[in-house]
Amino acid sequence: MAVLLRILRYLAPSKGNVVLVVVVSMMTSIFSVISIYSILPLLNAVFTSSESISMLETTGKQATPNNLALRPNQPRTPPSEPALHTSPGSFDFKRDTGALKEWALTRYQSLFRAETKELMLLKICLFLISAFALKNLFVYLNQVLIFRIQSKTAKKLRDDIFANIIEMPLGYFNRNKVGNLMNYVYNDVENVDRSISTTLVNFLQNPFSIFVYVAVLLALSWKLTLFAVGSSLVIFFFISLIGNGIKGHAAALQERLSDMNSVLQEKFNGIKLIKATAFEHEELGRFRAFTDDFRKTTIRIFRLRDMTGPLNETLLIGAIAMVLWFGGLQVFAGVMTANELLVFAFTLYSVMGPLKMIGNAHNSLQIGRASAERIFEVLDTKPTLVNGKKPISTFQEAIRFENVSFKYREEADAPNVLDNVSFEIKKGDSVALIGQSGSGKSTVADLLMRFYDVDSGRITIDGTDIRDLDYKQLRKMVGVVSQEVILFNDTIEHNIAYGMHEKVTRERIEQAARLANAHGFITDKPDGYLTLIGDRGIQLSGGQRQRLAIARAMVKNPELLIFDEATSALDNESEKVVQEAINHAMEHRSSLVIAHRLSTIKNASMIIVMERGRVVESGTHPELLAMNGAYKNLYDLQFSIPSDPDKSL
Ligand SMILES: Nc1ncnc2c1ncn2[C@@H]1O[C@H](COP(=O)(O)OP(=O)(O)OP(=O)(O)O)[C@@H](O)[C@H]1O
Repeated sequence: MAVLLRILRYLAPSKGNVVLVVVVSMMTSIFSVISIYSILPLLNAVFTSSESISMLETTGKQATPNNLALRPNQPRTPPSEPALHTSPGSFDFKRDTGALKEWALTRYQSLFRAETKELMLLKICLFLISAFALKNLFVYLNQVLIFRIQSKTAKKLRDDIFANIIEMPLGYFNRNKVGNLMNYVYNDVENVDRSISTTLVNFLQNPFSIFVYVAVLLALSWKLTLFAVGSSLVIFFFISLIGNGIKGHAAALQERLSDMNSVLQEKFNGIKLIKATAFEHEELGRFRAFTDDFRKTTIRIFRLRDMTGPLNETLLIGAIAMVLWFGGLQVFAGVMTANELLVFAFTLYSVMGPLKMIGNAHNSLQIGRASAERIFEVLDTKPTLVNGKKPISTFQEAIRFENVSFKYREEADAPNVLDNVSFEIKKGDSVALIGQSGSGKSTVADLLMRFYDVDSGRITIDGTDIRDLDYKQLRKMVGVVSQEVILFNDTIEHNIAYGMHEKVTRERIEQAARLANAHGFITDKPDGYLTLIGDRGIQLSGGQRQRLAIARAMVKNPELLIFDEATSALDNESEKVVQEAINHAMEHRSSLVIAHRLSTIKNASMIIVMERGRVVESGTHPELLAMNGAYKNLYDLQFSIPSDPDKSL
């Protein structure tokens, strides 16, 4: 229920349109009933023999829609008002409702009075066309209005989901599959969207139609109507049982769809590896196993869903047969006429359509509800990272890691990825982090960017804990170039300017590209800075991509530059060009360089050596060599020249 109320809140901005839908739905229902049902007695009247006409006139028998007859040359006298209260205070239900009915029907038939039967038939046919045309006009208006409401709600839901997800810290993306996140924005919203439209059509429009039909049924026989209502309640009970089953399967189906998104995305992104290893066949096999599983889930859900329609119809026809039996007995007993029973059965059949649609809407609502629950789970997830209030755009003294410990996993017995790490980057200094793979170097950079919060200790900038700073401003102050370059399918110019919040001039972009040794290769391209570089920059070489990443970092004119193994994926030739670019970029700037190759960091003001999350040594290149410890070991390992090491760097 709470989920439905929250969805209703999403409809609030469209409340004007919802009111219009209610009005238009009423009109649609009225014209549906008029266009189908009322024509019957009218046509009946035209083709009725004169005996039945005179019977109606002479016996004064209570008029019913199908024993009503029009006499073509009846005098045009206005119908008299219904004589409801013949004597004040004495209301006779049977007599007075009968009079009301007779009055209403007389007024209705007076619309079609004509000199001849032929003229009357023509009038009826014209009425039929107008009634259907009006009904369909309202149906169209309804669809237009509902689409407006539904698309507005879908847009708001999608915007809210994306806004919530994009603000989540990196840890959230580590835990959630990309396919799953995409599914929230796409399929789940689509399901909610669809159930909004079916709900509006079925729970606004159909109840009016049912109301009008039931009014006709009640006018014919309240006993038979009660009988029919009782049967309908039994049917709804069965439908709701099926609906609940569908809801459970619908949630499972969405999970499987998310998995499919993830699998597809992963495989297409890794297509080069699949091709290189000739693994197409194996991947196809895995995908087939997956689609088999997916198919089984869909079969389960559709088996239940498709059962609803035939089951409804069988139950409803059963109800009509019971009504015919019960009504037949009444006809035999002389309580009602055979004509009345036939009209009753026809009306009951007419009410079946809207009833069936409401049954189907219930199922679609359950699917929408399962998706809405998933969506609200995302919307209710609050970022664990609390933003600080203090502004920051520059620093004067130093960035310090003070006894920082951190681990990714939350389990108490999980080992620390960083253990009591302390060091500082003084303004203008270039600090290098080295150590074996997995020793925690990139984690240091991620904590400095406040992608994650430290578990203990603190990171300060000029003495202020970074948790007290506005992390968006902190990130603007830092330029990062990592081994994995993220480029978009856009122009070179836009890729370099990505991340700049204000408009960037071409001069500034070119200046950054020159600093990054990228201007030359960019201008060699036929479209220069306007060259489109393809998905993830596929049309560029590794070294060119890396230099664009450096240019992107430089265009920010950052206070601090972080290079996280920026050259490790490059061959010697490209590495030389990129290293030159890095050296350029680092001039007169504070920097943190994470490197595997010691040759690239020998001039650093401070080199920090890490091992299993701990700082084991720190100092300048000569100091560390003199220590003859971990750094010296790494150095010997890389250059294999134990004697006179300085010459080899
Ligand atoms: N997002 C993550 N979730 C869980 N564990 C992680 C995550 N990122 C890194 N780790 C783990 O933390 C440890 C340190 O990783 P980190 O990337 O900081 O090391 P590194 O020194 O930069 O390694 P490399 O030189 O290979 O890049 C490793 O054991 C790694 O498996």
